[in-house]
Amino acid sequence: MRWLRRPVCLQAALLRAGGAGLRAEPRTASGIPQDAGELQGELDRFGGVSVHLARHRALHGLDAAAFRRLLEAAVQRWRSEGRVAAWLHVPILQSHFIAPAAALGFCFHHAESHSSTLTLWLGEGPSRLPGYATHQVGVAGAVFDDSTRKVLVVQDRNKLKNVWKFPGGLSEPGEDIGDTAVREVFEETGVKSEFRSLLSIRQQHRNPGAFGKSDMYLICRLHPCSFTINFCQQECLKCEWMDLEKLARTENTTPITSRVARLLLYGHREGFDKIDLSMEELPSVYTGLFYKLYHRGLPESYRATTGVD
Ligand SMILES: NC(=O)C1=CN([C@@H]2O[C@H](COP(=O)(O)OP(=O)(O)OC[C@H]3O[C@@H](n4cnc5c(N)ncnc54)[C@H](O)[C@@H]3O)[C@@H](O)[C@H]2O)C=CC1
Ligand SMILES: [Mg+2]
Repeated sequence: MRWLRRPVCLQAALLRAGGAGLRAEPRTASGIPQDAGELQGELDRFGGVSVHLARHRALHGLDAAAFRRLLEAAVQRWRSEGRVAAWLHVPILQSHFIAPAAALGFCFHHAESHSSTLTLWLGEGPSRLPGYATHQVGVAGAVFDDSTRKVLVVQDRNKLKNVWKFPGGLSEPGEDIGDTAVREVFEETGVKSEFRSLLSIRQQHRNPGAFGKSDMYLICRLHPCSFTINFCQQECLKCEWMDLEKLARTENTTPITSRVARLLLYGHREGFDKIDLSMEELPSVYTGLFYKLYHRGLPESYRATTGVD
């Protein structure tokens, strides 16, 4: 895990703000309605405090200057109580509170569609707060038909170069890898399929298609349940069932597709257990939650001799 470093400019911002939280302000400072009271937060297990502005009805109608005084008093209180960090959750319609928070040293941690989250490190030394999401996940499906030795391939419409690749796309929040592969294959080609295993993982940093973040591109092995192609005209230029050997040899493809085609050829010949990272669902330490674990299976002979299940 990477820790968020407090930017140097933040120190300057703190100084400009007169030392956030270091200058006491009367609770009844002008501009703060009596009923605005103190900005109360919830404690987390690391010793930080979280404030959801949406839950503070008294803030409605408060101007930016009054909010700043309220926040400054709260920061001073949190510092004196030894809190390590402050998290400020700001609904998009209260974005006018972001600038005063930034003037006190708060920085963006992340933003989702209707709210942003800002943080201020209050502990000793550099910030130890974890960053937000670092990767986007794309998943493709290699739908392989054992009986004809053909595999489903597409050419993307919106790419700079027209090369053969497996149909696929970006994972949605909370979506399993296998479900993304099956969904994307169906959306792009009209072919129905079932998840069998994970075959490869590609990690690439500073990906322009991931807004400069890192990109994980995973290829799954899928079993076809239908064969009629009805490809998406917006996303694909071409789509066909291609002989696997031809895909493994063609130059008109990406290095990843080419390698996975060769892997599939080997699996078809020697058994897919030689190439599959199969999936097992297990209970998480977080009660009620489950996770999916992908790994190579232990050989039958090894399991028999060691008694490992
Ligand atoms: N090595 C390979 O063979 C390739 C790997 N990939 C990986 O696949 C994943 C993404 O797959 P895709 O098929 O590209 O995603 P996708 O299938 O989820 O969506 C692509 C579609 O999103 C729309 N779109 C994307 N950006 C847009 C924008 N800025 N404005 C308007 N519309 C936009 C376009 O309609 C585009 O066709 C990534 O992980 C990427 O790294 C993608 C292409 C080739
Ligand atoms: Mg796609």
